[in-house]
Amino acid sequence: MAQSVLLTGASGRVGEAIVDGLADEREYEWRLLDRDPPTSDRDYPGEFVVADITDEDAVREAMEGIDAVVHLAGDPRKTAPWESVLPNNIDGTQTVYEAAVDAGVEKVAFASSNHAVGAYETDERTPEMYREDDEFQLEGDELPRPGNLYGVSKATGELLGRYYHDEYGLSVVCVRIGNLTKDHPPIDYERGQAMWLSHRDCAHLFDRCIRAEYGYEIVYGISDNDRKYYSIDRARDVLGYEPQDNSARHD
Ligand SMILES: NC(=O)C1=CN([C@@H]2O[C@H](COP(=O)(O)OP(=O)(O)OC[C@H]3O[C@@H](n4cnc5c(N)ncnc54)[C@H](O)[C@@H]3O)[C@@H](O)[C@H]2O)C=CC1
Ligand SMILES: O=C1O[C@H](COP(=O)(O)O)[C@@H](O)[C@H](O)[C@H]1O
Repeated sequence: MAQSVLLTGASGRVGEAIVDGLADEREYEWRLLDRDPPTSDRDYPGEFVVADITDEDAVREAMEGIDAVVHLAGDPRKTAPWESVLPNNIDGTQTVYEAAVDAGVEKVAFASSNHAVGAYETDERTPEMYREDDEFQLEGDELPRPGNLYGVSKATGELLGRYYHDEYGLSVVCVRIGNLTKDHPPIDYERGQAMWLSHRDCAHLFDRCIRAEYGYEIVYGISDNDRKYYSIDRARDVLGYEPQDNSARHD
């Protein structure tokens, strides 16, 4: 039977990668949500709900009949001020989890970020940790260590997921996405190359988040880059993630 999937933040870059990559997946019935209306230059599978995730009634309505949620909506700027991350990334995410539980949703995949752990990139470790011969690696079970308020908001989204899993049994996977760049890895940016996530690996990873069985997980969302300081072992083991791209071997 088809799974009903609510994708928040569908108009954005990560949403585009997922929608374009999985649009032909016949096992999914999509409900796309964004506060920005759909644009004519893109094809969207399923229905499109124009709503703000800070609007509790609208989120509850969008959640009806949904099996799984991919929650991307939020302010993605690493310079985002508290005035924005508080409503959009923290309050909005809490509203999504709460509505998901009340609607009987099985699982939520939450778009967390490398910036939830950005402060591990200390002056002593960088730039060496961005290079292939360095051994420093984050696994996903380390404490959050944000380097900005945006990162704080993402770490808070992870913690909210922990709560909604422990208290209500909601399956939650928090994907600490690296650097999603379309068509090619970031250019002249060692850090970005080490945490590149290609569009096709992004779509595949969130496909696995919808299909796999898990309780509460934090995984890193990057391609299989030769240079990497985030482990993808947990994503492989728990989700069955099998990335195909590698920033060091991109033509
Ligand atoms: N692009 C990347 O490399 C990374 C993205 N992320 C996370 O992935 C998610 C998506 O990021 P992008 O697609 O890059 O950003 P984006 O800005 O391209 O897309 C975000 C979408 O969310 C919508 N949105 C924002 N606040 C909303 C609200 N209150 N209600 C409804 N819709 C709202 C926006 O209209 C936009 O279409 C974000 O949560 C971001 O923090 C995390 C790490 C890396
Ligand atoms: O969380 C995010 O991370 C990516 C990559 O970070 P950056 O420090 O290499 O720019 C960023 O592009 C994206 O906007 C942000 O949401």
